[in-house]
Amino acid sequence: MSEHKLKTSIAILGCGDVGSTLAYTLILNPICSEVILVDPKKELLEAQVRDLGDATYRGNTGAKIRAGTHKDAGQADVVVITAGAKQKPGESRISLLSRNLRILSSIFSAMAPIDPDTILLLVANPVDILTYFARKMSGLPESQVLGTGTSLDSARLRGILGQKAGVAPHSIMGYVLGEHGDSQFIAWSSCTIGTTPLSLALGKDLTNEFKEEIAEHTRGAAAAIIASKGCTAYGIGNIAASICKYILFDQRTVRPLSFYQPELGCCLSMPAVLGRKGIIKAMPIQLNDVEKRDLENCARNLRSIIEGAEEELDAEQKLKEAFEAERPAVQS
Ligand SMILES: NC(=O)C1=CN([C@@H]2O[C@H](COP(=O)(O)OP(=O)(O)OC[C@H]3O[C@@H](n4cnc5c(N)ncnc54)[C@H](O)[C@@H]3O)[C@@H](O)[C@H]2O)C=CC1
Ligand SMILES: CC(=O)C(=O)O
Repeated sequence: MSEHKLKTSIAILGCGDVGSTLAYTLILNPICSEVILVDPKKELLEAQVRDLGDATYRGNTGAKIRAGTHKDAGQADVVVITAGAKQKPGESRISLLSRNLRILSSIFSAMAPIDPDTILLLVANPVDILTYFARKMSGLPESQVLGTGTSLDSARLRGILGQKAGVAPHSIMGYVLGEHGDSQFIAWSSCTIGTTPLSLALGKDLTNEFKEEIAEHTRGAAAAIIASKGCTAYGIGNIAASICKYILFDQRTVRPLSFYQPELGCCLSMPAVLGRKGIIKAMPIQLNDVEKRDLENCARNLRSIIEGAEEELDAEQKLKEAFEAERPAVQS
């Protein structure tokens, strides 16, 4: 076996709040031989690598950390994309789209050629739209391009429902689905505590007001945290690290993840089996009529954003081509 095959590597693009927290989580719970950090801010990159490196010297963590280039990242087993602008207090995820789409496009130019077996994990926002474009820009098979999607929202749902029901969060089985954003919805009809349907476990406490309160808490969690500390990092750091583990260990774990939904024409979160080749398969979920309508609304909303972004990209491409065509005349 070649040396390349003996090593497993995770590249993290962007070493700001989210990228560095993910790197720290991967060092404390090592699942690969090497973590590669990439960021155009050279001083920040060097400082993060030194600081994170210090966390590896006390015990034998088994994971090394180093700075790398986009080209190096393109050869990693898993590439996690945290590169991009983040929301300011009061700003929506969608408002980041133009800026982060440009960054995404430059990342793929810089990483090429990407190893055909690499799995891409999108974290930067708006994550569902960026996952859709990453799938197109990377040229990788659909199953190898996924976004963290509503896995963080679903963790938040387990947290608040666990608190309300007086049980451990991990005993709550339930998903937030759709957009990692304002049009997300909770698949209430399939929520259980252990194997007990929520309606049986909570009885008359499961009112519409209760459901609305929980949905608002889950939908508004990021904005509330960002309003006070300017970013969210620990939750997503842990979620992204666990997704990397499910992939590298071929764990076949079921999670709500953002991936391409051919019948809806966009990427959004639905349950999927995750393994070494990425999305192994979609896991069907029974939705009631209200949830089906919520899913359709969510997909319609995402498709219209994608169409707007495609028009913007086309216009930019045409402008670039016109500029290139004019260039010899300008130079002469
Ligand atoms: N999907 C989710 O659940 C979550 C997503 N996020 C998103 O993650 C993204 C990153 O957030 P933070 O780390 O807090 O932002 P940050 O501003 O702290 O870090 C972003 C880093 O990306 C770097 N970067 C820019 N262009 C790059 C390129 N071409 N290649 C490599 N690196 C590049 C920047 O230099 C910066 O260091 C944001 O879009 C944020 O909204 C944050 C939390 C949860
Ligand atoms: C920032 C973000 O997307 C989150 O914490 O959910």
